[in-house]
Amino acid sequence: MAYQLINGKQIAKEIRLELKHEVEQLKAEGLQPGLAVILVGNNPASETYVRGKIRASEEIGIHSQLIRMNDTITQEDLLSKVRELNEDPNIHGILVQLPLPDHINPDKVIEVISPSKDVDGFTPINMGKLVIGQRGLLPCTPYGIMQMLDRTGISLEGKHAVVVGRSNIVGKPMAILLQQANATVTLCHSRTVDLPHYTRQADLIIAAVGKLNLITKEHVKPGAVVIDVGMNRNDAGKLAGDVNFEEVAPLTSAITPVPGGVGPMTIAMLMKNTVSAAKAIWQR
Ligand SMILES: Nc1nc(=O)c2c([nH]1)NC[C@@H]1CN(c3ccc(C(=O)N[C@@H](CCC(=O)O)C(=O)O)cc3)C=[N+]21
Repeated sequence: MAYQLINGKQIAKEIRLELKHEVEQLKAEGLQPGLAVILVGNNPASETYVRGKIRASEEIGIHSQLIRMNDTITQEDLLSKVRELNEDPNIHGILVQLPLPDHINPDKVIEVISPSKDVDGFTPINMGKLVIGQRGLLPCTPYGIMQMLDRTGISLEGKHAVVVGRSNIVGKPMAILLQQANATVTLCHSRTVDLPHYTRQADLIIAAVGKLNLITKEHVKPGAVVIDVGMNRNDAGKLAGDVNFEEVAPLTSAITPVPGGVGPMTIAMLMKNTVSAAKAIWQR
């Protein structure tokens, strides 16, 4: 059976172009959205991701500021920097790149980010708003997946969605957004007994665990839609997802690749959130 390859890279490009036009208009009205990215230490993966975020900002016309801090910085100094950015009128979005060094508690750092500048959607206020269905800044990866499904014309109404992974940044918010879009949602995780039992019932599988080739053909019902959030390195050192693409893709009706799927959407939604934060209106 022929399956549809969901081109996240292309959809993200379209969204960035829409945002570029919007930013041109905002600039003409005297408002240039600004994003501050704090990078602590020099983790090579983080360096790559941060570069992608800065590049996207420049392309769209968002003012970006990369703040590098040594990995020996104290938690208090990092909190002070965040508080300073909270007060900076030229900065509308603040992102603290994760992971942070072990001596810094990420919860404490996220907590001090002003919810109105929380373009990751990670603060307790924005997470709480999401849960009770109020407008706020949404976490970029689940938001990007919703946009990708919407723009691909995949309906969620009455569908059974199985989310694999319960992280605060992907699995948990993903389950909430899908449920709000009228899907029936099952949330599986590392302690789930007999994962294939659940995923085989899914019309839509969201794999967000971080385990290479976790999802095989035994996990998938023919005709299902599969979204791969995994970012792993395979034996050849290449970027690969949680889904064994070769064997799963022919079973699906639609599937996202890694790279070129969810990753670029995450960055596009970070840009969208920054523009929304600058306008101080949050659309869902
Ligand atoms: N505060 C915070 N916010 C984040 O949003 C955040 C973070 N910390 N820490 C790390 C993760 C990871 N993440 C990615 C974003 C884009 C790609 C991406 O664009 N990937 C490309 C490939 C990039 C490559 O080739 O390496 C793709 O999938 O096609 C990947 C990973 C954001 N994260």
